[in-house]
Amino acid sequence: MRRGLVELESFGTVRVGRILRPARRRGAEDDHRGGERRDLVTSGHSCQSPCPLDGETVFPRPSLGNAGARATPRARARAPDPERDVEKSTAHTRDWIATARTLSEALPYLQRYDGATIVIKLGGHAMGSEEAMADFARDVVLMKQCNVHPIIVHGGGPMINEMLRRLEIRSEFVEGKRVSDAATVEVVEMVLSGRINKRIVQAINTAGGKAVGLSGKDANLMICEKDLATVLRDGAEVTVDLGFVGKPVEMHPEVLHTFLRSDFIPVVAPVAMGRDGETFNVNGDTAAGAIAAAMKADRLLLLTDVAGVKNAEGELLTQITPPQVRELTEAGVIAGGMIPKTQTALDAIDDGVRAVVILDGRAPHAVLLELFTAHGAGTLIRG
Ligand SMILES: Nc1ncnc2c1ncn2[C@@H]1O[C@H](COP(=O)(O)OP(=O)(O)O)[C@@H](O)[C@H]1O
Ligand SMILES: CC(=O)N[C@@H](CCC(=O)OP(=O)(O)O)C(=O)O
Repeated sequence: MRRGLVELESFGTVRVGRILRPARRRGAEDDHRGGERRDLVTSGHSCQSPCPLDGETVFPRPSLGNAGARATPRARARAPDPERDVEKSTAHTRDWIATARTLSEALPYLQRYDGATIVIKLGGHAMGSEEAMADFARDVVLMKQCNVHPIIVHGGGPMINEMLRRLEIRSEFVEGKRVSDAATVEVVEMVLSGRINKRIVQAINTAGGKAVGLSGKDANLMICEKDLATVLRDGAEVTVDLGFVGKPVEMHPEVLHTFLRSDFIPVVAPVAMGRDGETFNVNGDTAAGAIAAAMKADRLLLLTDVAGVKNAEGELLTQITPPQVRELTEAGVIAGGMIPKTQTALDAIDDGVRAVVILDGRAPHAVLLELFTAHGAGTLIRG
């Protein structure tokens, strides 16, 4: 961490943790008023001693308008308006009180999940912009900071599609799983273990966490056998060979336990080995379920691009039971990519995971909303 001394014209010399921009007089004054400028926070804040911020890293606060600092010449010429300033300042105070209240209300949830293992599956469709990824990473780091242990398992279907298209390799899905020949599985491993895994690791590390990327192959975490799909064709059940698509049959989660005992946040790509050394493409939901079961996770969160499981009318079902899942699947209401998710949920619950939630990973702070607020999000499935 770089420390420095900054000379502020109006307040003399103060110690700051990180110099974010050259300090300007206006900024220092505004900050002191609880007002506009937030990009440099000095240790001249209002904590009573002993204060954790003294001599420590000083974080930038979000800008709340910054009207003074960026005023146009016309606005600068505007006559002072004390009433407007008071109104603005009161609104800011209300914002901060709301933030403090939210933190305070999180206490019972932080207590409930203290020391808990939470497996989070980040689907390819839920990976949005760099900004959304940064938000997700920050939430994950926050969890770890609060002694809630995340294990990230990711997908990347759309990114695999794109790479296969560029390489002119055709691809099809059966029951939500990609039929994978040898060429396809090679691309899948490159995209998942290479590009996507490292993107997530980098985002978490940038947010201040210590993420470690691995796949199902590392430390033999997940040993697979060939997966087969059973589909209905012309009223008869037909078994379909999916190629190198794996179903986890043997788990060795010691490596994850080691990470969880430390500061590390594991990020797992759903690629695994078979007993004969072959490489298998594992559906991300299936991999996340197997890991959640092996870790006896308290929660499995499946982040996708819809609000949750919907009924035939397209309405969100906030809570469903395993028999309802089976009914909806038989009726064809649960289809495509939702099948591996709900199937994973049922298997994970059978294997001792306490509850599974399917939720929209594109919604801001979806994970925090689900875990640490009364609001909850998505569809909760439990036995
Ligand atoms: N009953 C249902 N409720 C919600 N989504 C459904 C349902 N049936 C099928 N789906 C589809 O499942 C998709 C999610 O699966 P998928 O595309 O594989 O997501 P991800 O890439 O996040 O794993 C949704 O976008 C939706 O189109
Ligand atoms: C066998 C199988 O279907 N594997 C998936 C693995 C990635 C994945 O699951 O990605 P999403 O979570 O984004 O769907 C695939 O090849 O697309």
